[in-house]
Amino acid sequence: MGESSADWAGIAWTFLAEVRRRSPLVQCITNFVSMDLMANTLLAAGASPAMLHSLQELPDFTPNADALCVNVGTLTADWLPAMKLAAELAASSGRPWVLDPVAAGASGFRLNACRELVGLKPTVIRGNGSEIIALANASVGFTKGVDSSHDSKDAVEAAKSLAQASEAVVAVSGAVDIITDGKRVVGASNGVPMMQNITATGCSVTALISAFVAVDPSRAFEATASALSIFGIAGEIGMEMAKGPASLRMHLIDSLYGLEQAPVFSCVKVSSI
Ligand SMILES: Nc1ncnc2c1ncn2[C@@H]1O[C@H](COP(=O)(O)OP(=O)(O)OP(=O)(O)O)[C@@H](O)[C@H]1O
Ligand SMILES: Cc1ncsc1CCO
Ligand SMILES: [Mg+2]
Repeated sequence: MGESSADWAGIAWTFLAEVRRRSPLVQCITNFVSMDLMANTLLAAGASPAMLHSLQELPDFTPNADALCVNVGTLTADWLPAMKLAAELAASSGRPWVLDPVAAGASGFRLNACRELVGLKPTVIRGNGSEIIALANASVGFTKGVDSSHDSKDAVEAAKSLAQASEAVVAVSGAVDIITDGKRVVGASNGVPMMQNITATGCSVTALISAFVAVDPSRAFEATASALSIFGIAGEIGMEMAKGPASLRMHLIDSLYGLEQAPVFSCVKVSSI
């Protein structure tokens, strides 16, 4: 018995409305490329971003954040201890945390770091097809870099096995975003292809997932599908005004900020797979 797209529209709207009402504090330890778009995505959705990553201040700060987003995009050995400590602090404080395993299969160092982070019990893992396949198979060389060379639908089994092994909700972005908790699998088909031509849209939707999970951690599966669908709808509405990737970036943020209930109810496309 799965929800219909109409049910999902109500769920997605409720999550967005709750984020706007409660403005959750989302700590982001993320790559240098994504910081600006990620923070602006969170602000446009009504959340409160904070890009703090100093090891020294995590014990004071992380337990008070409503959610944590960890992204390994520009990983160095110096940053990894802060990522791990923040994940531990979030988990021990009962806060949800979300992992973005950027380019997980690009090197052994990165893959091992991602596997260590998965061991710290993320609430949600969101990557593109190549990243989730590399992580699930623990294999280097499945990716050419930060962009995916796999269709998200090719990663359904990898996502399910990663969800079962990690006990996290796993999301694979792409033309159809796949969301699974290891048992249920849904696809969200909102968004436009040109979102791939803007760097850090994936990083930013992972941060949006963090904000959605923050307002109802007990429903991480629903929060994840909702955030992916809402971000995709903002892209669809933004695309009506865009001339290319640079103006889509601007219009996507504006559309997320101004998103009303009616387009959410008419545009959400989420269904069981
Ligand atoms: N072909 C497509 N059609 C519609 N939407 C898409 C398509 N490809 C990606 N998207 C959307 O674009 C966003 C980014 O997904 P993508 O898979 O490109 O992430 P990513 O590779 O991790 O990106 P980055 O590393 O640059 O942050 C998601 O919201 C996704 O749903
Ligand atoms: C381009 C790029 N390189 C490392 S992280 C990043 C942002 C998209 O993931
Ligand atoms: Mg990515």
